[in-house]
Amino acid sequence: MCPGSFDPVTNGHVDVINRAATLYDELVVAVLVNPGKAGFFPVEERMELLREAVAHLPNVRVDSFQGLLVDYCGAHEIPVIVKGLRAVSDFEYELQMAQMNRELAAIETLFVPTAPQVGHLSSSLVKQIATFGGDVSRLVPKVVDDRLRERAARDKA
Ligand SMILES: O=C(O)c1ccc2[nH]nc(Br)c2c1
Repeated sequence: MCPGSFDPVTNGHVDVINRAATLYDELVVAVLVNPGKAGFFPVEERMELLREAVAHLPNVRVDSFQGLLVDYCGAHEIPVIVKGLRAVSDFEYELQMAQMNRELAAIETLFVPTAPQVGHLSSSLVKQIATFGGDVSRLVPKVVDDRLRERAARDKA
């Protein structure tokens, strides 16, 4: 599985998902539900945007989960977590999570180094740029760019 907030999905996420999808028969991209944090897009909308962004990948499905990642993996018989690494700064936290998930439930983590062209991307940065009217069309799937533009127009009205 490929977990994340995906609020919204970026081309960096799509890069990791594309590559992970070539390694496994099936890949679940799962949106983490954080009841304590509303997020920019509702979870259902994040999943809708993700489904559109990965529609070209027949062995990928989108889901959501709440609580421990290892519990979701256990319930769905998923043996591997795939995480993208954009920079050294991602590694410390991801290593800790990977070690904990292996200790908790023998779930292994595969790290995919993102392509350099998308290593600078993050959902939060994309949202900031879009909120201030910047062009993020080269940073996110078209469906996300369109939705961000609609949102900005609505918020301006
Ligand atoms: O967009 C983010 O916040 C975010 C975080 C962590 C990440 N690891 N790999 C990727 Br692509 C990635 C993206």
